[in-house]
Amino acid sequence: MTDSTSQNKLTFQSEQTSHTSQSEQTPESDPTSVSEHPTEPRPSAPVPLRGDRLADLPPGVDRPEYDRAAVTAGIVHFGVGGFHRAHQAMYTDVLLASDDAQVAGAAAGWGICGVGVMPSDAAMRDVMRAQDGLYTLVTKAPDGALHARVIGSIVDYRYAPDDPQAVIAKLADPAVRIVSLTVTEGGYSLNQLTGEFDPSPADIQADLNADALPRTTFGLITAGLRLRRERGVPPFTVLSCDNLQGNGDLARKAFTSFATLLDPELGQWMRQQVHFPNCMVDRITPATTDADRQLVAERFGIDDGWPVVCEPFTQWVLQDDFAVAEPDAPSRPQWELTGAQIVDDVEPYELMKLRLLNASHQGIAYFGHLAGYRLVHEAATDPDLAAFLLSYMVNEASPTLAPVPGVDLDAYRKELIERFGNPGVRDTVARLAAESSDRIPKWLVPVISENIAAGRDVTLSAAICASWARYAEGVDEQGKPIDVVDRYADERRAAAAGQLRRQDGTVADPLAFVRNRDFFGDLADQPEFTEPYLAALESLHRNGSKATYAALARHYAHRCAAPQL
Ligand SMILES: NC(=O)c1ccc[n+]([C@@H]2O[C@H](COP(=O)([O-])OP(=O)(O)OC[C@H]3O[C@@H](n4cnc5c(N)ncnc54)[C@H](O)[C@@H]3O)[C@@H](O)[C@H]2O)c1
Ligand SMILES: O=P(O)(O)OC[C@@H](O)[C@@H](O)[C@H](O)[C@H](O)CO
Repeated sequence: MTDSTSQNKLTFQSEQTSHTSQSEQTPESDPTSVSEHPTEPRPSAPVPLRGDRLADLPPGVDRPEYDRAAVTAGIVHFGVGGFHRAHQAMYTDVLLASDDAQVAGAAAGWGICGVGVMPSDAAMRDVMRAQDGLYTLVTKAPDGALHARVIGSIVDYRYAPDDPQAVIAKLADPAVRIVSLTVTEGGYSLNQLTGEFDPSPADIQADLNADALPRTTFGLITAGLRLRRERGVPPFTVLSCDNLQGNGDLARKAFTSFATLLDPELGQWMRQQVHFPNCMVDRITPATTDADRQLVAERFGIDDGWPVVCEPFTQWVLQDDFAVAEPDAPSRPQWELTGAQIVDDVEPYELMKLRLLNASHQGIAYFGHLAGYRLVHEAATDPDLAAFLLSYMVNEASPTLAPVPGVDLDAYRKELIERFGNPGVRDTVARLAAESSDRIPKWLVPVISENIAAGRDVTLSAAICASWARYAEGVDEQGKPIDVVDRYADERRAAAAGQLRRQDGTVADPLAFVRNRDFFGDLADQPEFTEPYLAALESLHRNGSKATYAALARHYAHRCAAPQL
């Protein structure tokens, strides 16, 4: 029943498989039902997750009851990983599943075509193909309640290295009106200090060679826009959903800079014509593990090669700045009907989230690992670390925030501590500690600089930087190696070596780690930063992680004149 060449059919399905329409669903499958606290493993073999087996899934699992074959791709998404599938694809799925026929009908033009460009994305291609783009999204509440929903909004997936021309053709399709991204903070190739686009990576250089077939997001998206321009098709909106302050503005910078290097006129056209809205995204989504696959099989009776697990909390705040292709045509899905907030100014929400949640995650990552924690909830429920994080949020992050419309910051901070402590999510400290060089400079260094400029204390933020410096030494408190995952790991480790005490008792340069201005700006020249930084680093070396954050937490609890480290 499917035909991969037809626009309104699912492109995953083989000729033999068929799609189950709403009328073919089992009558018991109540889309609102949830499976909470399931205790017994299911006796029968789990059902393979495919379009033609949706009706066979056990009751208690939400599943697409809409006609997926009628859903066309209006969105192309680069970087289909855990987060996109827990967040944006879920919001679109909720629209598609709406009881309101008008809402669901409008959403049918906003299905998602995923694109992978990295070698590791071949695995996602294989799973997407085998499962007709379907996957199970499991939310885990702090009290142990589980909820499973099979998501159907991803209706196509292209692994770019297989056929870059097909991806470009897709991008040039007038039906595609949004190209969204979750390609990580490093995926924009922007210099940490200057914010300028860095075209030096080899794959970007290759894409700047006009004769080569594009392989990066920059090359592919620019080629798609060029083709639209040549054909007189209005450009799509580029929607970054990465954890970057002003992610739309940064995407504009990166993509128009790339295009300008390729063709200045095209770059100019993009600057004038392409919309790059900012948005704040939030849902803690750890990497999928084999235990998650097993849980989905045993508790929900689904054989899913790549489910996603995450917390129940979700938030999406979008700037309403989407390209209008034609006067009466919708410029975006009606995500506001699913709980997303559409606002004029996203910045207060972004700053709140990045400086409270993501910067606190950095506070958990290095202190937590050095203290021996491997799971985030274990670290975050250590009372001293929780007190440290709350103190950082109250005393250092929050004073840098503008009022956030409709948000009680006190409640937001407390909720964060609870979210970090959710034992079901089983997020890993290793995930939070990866790619530190892309995170600390973007989430924490601005907090420090703004506080110093305003004459405020930065003791706890400086201590988080020190915990990164100690972690980057690559050896833990028991003398075991730390697997530092960071594209700048070698440079960071070499810098951290300068802070180590040598056999003769001297230290080459205690500030060696923070001298790199690409990461820390001029903080190494600012005593307001270096004094607490050096005190925390010294304490980490002498007393260890636990004693250091406990002393800092005590200091803030009692408001002493100086921390006793
Ligand atoms: N996981 C979360 O809790 C969470 C929450 C909010 C926002 N985010 C944002 O989403 C991003 C991705 O998170 P995830 O959990 O989905 O990670 P993931 O590892 O599951 O997926 C990342 C995807 O991005 C691709 N990618 C990485 N570098 C790329 C590059 N240079 N060019 C093109 N594609 C690239 C990968 O191949 C993969 O498909 C984060 O970096 C963050 O900005 C994540
Ligand atoms: O995904 P990253 O690399 O931006 O950062 C790691 C975590 O801090 C992040 O994924 C959070 O879990 C997320 O931002 C919560 O919404």
